[in-house]
Amino acid sequence: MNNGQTIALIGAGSMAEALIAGMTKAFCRPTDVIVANRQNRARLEELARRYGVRVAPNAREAAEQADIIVLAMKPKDVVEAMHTITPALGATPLILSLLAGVTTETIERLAGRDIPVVRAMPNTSAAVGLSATAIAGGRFAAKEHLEVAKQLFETVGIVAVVPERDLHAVTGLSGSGPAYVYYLVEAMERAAADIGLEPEVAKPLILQTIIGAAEMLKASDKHPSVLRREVTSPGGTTEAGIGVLEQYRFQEAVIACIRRATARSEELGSALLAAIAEA
Ligand SMILES: NC(=O)C1=CN([C@@H]2O[C@H](COP(=O)(O)OP(=O)(O)OC[C@H]3O[C@@H](n4cnc5c(N)ncnc54)[C@H](O)[C@@H]3O)[C@@H](O)[C@H]2O)C=CC1
Ligand SMILES: O=C(O)[C@@H]1CCC=N1
Repeated sequence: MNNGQTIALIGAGSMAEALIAGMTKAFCRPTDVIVANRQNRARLEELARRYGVRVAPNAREAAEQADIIVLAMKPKDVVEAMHTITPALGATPLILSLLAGVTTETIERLAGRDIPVVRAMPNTSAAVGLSATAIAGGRFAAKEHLEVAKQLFETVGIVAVVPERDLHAVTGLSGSGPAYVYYLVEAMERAAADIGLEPEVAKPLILQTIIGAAEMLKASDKHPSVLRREVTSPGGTTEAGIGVLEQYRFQEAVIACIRRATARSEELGSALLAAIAEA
């Protein structure tokens, strides 16, 4: 448990909420958390009601009370946010950035001083304690800063410490990853309707299939292709179904998807640097 340090979340969107839901259960007390956003007061009140966190009228007031500042706005909004909070930063805050593609060096530059920054890429499964998070420290982040970040994210799932250059790939793989699984489930639900199953019958069957397969992957030391073959009887239904996925080049599509998401992370970082250089 965190020792009473104040954590300010700048940004109150879906990732901020997932983090609040997880960390107020195990990392800190709800009242140690203070949240600000740009203008949606109703959203802040909703988070206060739901989790018991405190809310601030603006980012600056949240930041000036904080030991740990979590940047949880979209990458395009970070320049304005840093401009607002930088004058209010205390002597030794730790900045924890969740921003896809944005390097610790960019955040240090926006802060205009040698400040400890840890860049993290969690995913929204943090809300149920099952995030897959990777973290990397910036130039001024000491071991203890990485340790605090690790402890925080361990309360919402598993944590890998990686070299910062790997965070684009992590973003394309596990940061965006839950969306790929949801997309698959959407397709399974559409297929179920198509083949004549009622949603109330199909939904729990789909969900249990996903959970069961995930648990099998976790519990077994077999390669996924071996587990797949165990389902696939020669001349049976699975073989027929997978044959269609192969025709549609399913695996190539997934690989291209993750490569594109990774490249997009790099683009987000470069676009921000270009915008800063122009300003
Ligand atoms: N949604 C996800 O699955 C994940 C998102 N991320 C990263 O987390 C960040 C937030 O993503 P989402 O929660 O999806 O975005 P979102 O659009 O749901 O929320 C963004 C929040 O930032 C606030 N904001 C914007 N400008 C601000 C400013 N100047 N001062 C204070 N607050 C400001 C908005 O009011 C809003 O509350 C992004 O940088 C994203 O790359 C990282 C991992 C996963
Ligand atoms: O889509 C995005 O840019 C963010 C980063 C990873 C998940 N959501």
